[in-house]
Amino acid sequence: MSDADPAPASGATSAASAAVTGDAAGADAARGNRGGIQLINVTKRYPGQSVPAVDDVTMTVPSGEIVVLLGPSGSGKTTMMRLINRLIEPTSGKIIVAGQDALGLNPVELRRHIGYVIQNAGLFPHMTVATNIGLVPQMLKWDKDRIAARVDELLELVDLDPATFRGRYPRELSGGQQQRVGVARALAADPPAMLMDEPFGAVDPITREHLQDSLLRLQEELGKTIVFVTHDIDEALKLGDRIAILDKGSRIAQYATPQEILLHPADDYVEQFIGGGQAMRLLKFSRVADVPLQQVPEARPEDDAAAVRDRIAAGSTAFAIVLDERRRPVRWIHPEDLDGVTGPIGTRGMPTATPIRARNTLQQALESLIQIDHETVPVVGPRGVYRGTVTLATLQNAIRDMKERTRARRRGADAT
Ligand SMILES: Nc1ncnc2c1ncn2[C@@H]1O[C@H](COP(=O)(O)OP(=O)(O)OP(=O)(O)O)[C@@H](O)[C@H]1O
Repeated sequence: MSDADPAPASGATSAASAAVTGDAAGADAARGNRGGIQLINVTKRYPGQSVPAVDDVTMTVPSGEIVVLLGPSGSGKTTMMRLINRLIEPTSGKIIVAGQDALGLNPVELRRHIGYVIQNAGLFPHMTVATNIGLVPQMLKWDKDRIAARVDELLELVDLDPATFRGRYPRELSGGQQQRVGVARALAADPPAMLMDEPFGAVDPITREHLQDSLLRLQEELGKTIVFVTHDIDEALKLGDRIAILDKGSRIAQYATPQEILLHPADDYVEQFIGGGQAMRLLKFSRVADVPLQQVPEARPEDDAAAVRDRIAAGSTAFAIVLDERRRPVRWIHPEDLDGVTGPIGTRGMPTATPIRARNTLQQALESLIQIDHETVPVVGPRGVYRGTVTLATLQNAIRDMKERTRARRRGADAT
């Protein structure tokens, strides 16, 4: 396995494992060859420069994933993007986009394969939002009605009201709105791949969070192959299915999942780059849905007190959770709440804290646990339906498990 081959994610499919063993062509074929990107021994030496900006880089961006290039200024991130997009030519090496040699594609065809989003959106100031978004479809000679319909569809996709925004000029938009239009423009011809070069670098932190969330939501729907450049480790951890940490000349110091990078930095350079606070970052970037939940005995208000007491005695916790008719958590109930009670338990017990959602992060679960006066918080899925509970021990175990899993994976990888 070369440096640039991503480490396997847990539950990796055979296609993904083909990608990690460097058999990228096999992986792309297995995924229907929609839009993976491969760089093979790519070098770029700018005229008059003694050292290459990109030095013999080989890496595979698997189809349908977000790969983040994370590295200090001058490490060649933008050069890699411009190479993939053929804005510049490599000095040597090969670049494959969606199974085709990028160097053999003409620029119009390449734009159909790859959308490009840059910092400050790069919108043309003298064109309306609609004209900016319609540029590539126009290049592809779509008819007017089709372009207009596509523009409206894309504005809706990026959460901008078409009637309000299609006729505006870029100067009449906020920074965040400009970025959304930039993303819409890149998606215009529905390219399988998208390059995003520090797209959210110039907006305030709150807008940035919103744009990141929107990108993840979009990606859930669209499943593009995305190469995303950033300087920001937290942005990389949040967005990346895999992260490539680059050093000078685009040397790939580590190419792995966010968890793997946090738990097992490949070398001192990576460790220094990600800084401290790994455990907190793991909590911040892992979801409640990804950890085993603690199950507690369940009860319904109409259940008999004696039966509930028996269930608690047989369970591993000193209490049960009372659920309503739609299985939404309502109360905790302890045996002492049932002293002397016969018949249905009714409204006995104490209300649970506001449940956390399975899609919340472990950090949000921790915040909730710190604030409530019960050691357990219920977890719910869609429509508030109860799924299990989280305690501090759940979080500790989750981190320990992640460490063990990545250690075992490493041992497995080392053995092959
Ligand atoms: N057109 C150019 N001519 C000569 N050298 C260049 C050119 N563009 C970039 N370089 C050099 O190539 C190296 C990599 O630059 P590049 O812009 O790819 O880095 P980067 O990682 O994107 O940096 P940043 O994070 O600051 O945008 C740098 O040393 C830069 O000075």
